[in-house]
Amino acid sequence: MNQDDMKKAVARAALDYLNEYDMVIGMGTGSTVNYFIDLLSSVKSRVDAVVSSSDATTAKLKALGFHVKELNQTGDILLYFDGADECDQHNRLIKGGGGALTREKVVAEAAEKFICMIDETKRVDLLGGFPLAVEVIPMARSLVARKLVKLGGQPVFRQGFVTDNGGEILDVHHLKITDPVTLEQEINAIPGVISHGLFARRGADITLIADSSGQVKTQT
Ligand SMILES: O=C(CO)[C@H](O)[C@H](O)COP(=O)(O)O
Repeated sequence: MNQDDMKKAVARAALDYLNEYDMVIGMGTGSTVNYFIDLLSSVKSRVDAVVSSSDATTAKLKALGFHVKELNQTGDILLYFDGADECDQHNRLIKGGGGALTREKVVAEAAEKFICMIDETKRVDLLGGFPLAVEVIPMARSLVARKLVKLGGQPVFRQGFVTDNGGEILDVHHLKITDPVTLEQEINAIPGVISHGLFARRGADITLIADSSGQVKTQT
């Protein structure tokens, strides 16, 4: 089974968590989420409305006839579904490969349960193999980059990419993330940082992990 098939398998398994009708749910961004949204069409009556984490996800949801609501309209939500770029044994994550990390973090924070969908290639012992995306306001980019170097990383400007919030992204390579909660706070404290893709304080509650035989394990 290739990686796309594993993404489809884990998206299928995540559907089991939609076990009520008329739920308001949150939705992440990325190819795994896109497979999940396609499958969600078959159980539409279980979904009253969706809070989206990106313009791309909103467009896909609307094209399939889902009701998309602003988080300001809904208050807290029951479930948040999203993929990730890396996940450790404590369900702490690196996200942001697609650049939607800030809104993803906001919607995840509003959810009672964050259900993360990954394939086995993304399950790691130590976070940081995948570059950490840091979203910055454009005028602060160089300042933030220098601070990230002091934290031991090698930031690379994601040229030509602008986030849905008008921010820019620095992809930080070679971080040794031995203490994810502390590093999350340290990066949050740099002036000019909007948000970043380390989800440590609020990681996933449940991670579903598909392997190459199509089996899906649950990590809590
Ligand atoms: O964090 C994300 C987007 O900002 C995605 O969840 C992450 O990049 C995984 O994407 P995919 O499901 O396409 O592998």
